[in-house]
Amino acid sequence: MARTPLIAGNWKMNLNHLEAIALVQKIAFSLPAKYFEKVDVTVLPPFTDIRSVQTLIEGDKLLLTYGAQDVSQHESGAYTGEVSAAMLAKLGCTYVVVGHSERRTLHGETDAVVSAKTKAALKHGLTPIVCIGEGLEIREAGDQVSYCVDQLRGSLAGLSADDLAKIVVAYEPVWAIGTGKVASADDAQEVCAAVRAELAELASPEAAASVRILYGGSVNAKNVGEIVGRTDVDGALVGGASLKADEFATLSAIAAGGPLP
Ligand SMILES: O=C(CO)COP(=O)(O)O
Repeated sequence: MARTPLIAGNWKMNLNHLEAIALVQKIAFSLPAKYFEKVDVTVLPPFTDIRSVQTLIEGDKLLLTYGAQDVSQHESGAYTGEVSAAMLAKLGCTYVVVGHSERRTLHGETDAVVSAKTKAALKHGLTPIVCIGEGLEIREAGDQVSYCVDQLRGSLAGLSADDLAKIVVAYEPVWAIGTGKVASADDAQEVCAAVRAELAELASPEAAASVRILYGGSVNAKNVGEIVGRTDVDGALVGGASLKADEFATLSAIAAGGPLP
């Protein structure tokens, strides 16, 4: 089954709402409509920017989508500081990142929390981008595949086969995030293929064939082509390079198969 590549820009805690508008305008200007037939491009700004990004994208009928970097596992109520899936859905979000390694390590999110967030997102029609990835010690011990498959199983515990068909998975080796150390295309393919095989077990071969599996970690316009060229790598979750309009537009165009804008 042909899978449309997905390029997702995780802005992390960068850019206020005015800067967000400027960046989305520049990306949209650099990527004419024809590219969007071959690649889905989404931006994942901080919560405070989402309303402004929505107004711009809907108002000008831009072909980008947008989403959030996190979501509460809870429906509503006394959860100070949290943002619910219903709120994000109401703002027209398409995607939400769950279980990013920065949330797992800095905020103590367990696989159980990630699976609860994944379910909350799906319940409200959002597409969760479920992140997994090993740290350096596990990579050096050569245990990345079994570690990532275990983390995937834990992060998707309790999801139905139908729900599993609706998710996106992002493989982000922690040692490659923000370090400039990009995994090789072979490294990315190895884990992404194992993820797809596991999804076939958990859901069905058809569901596994339709789910998009992204690579993330120091992706830029120079390395994206080789990485997304691999059979089981269907796009990229991009951090630093998603804050630069020209570079993000260029790497999206490369994922679309070109030509360069
Ligand atoms: O964490 C990432 C995306 O979610 C990757 O970040 P960098 O692209 O900055 O390495």
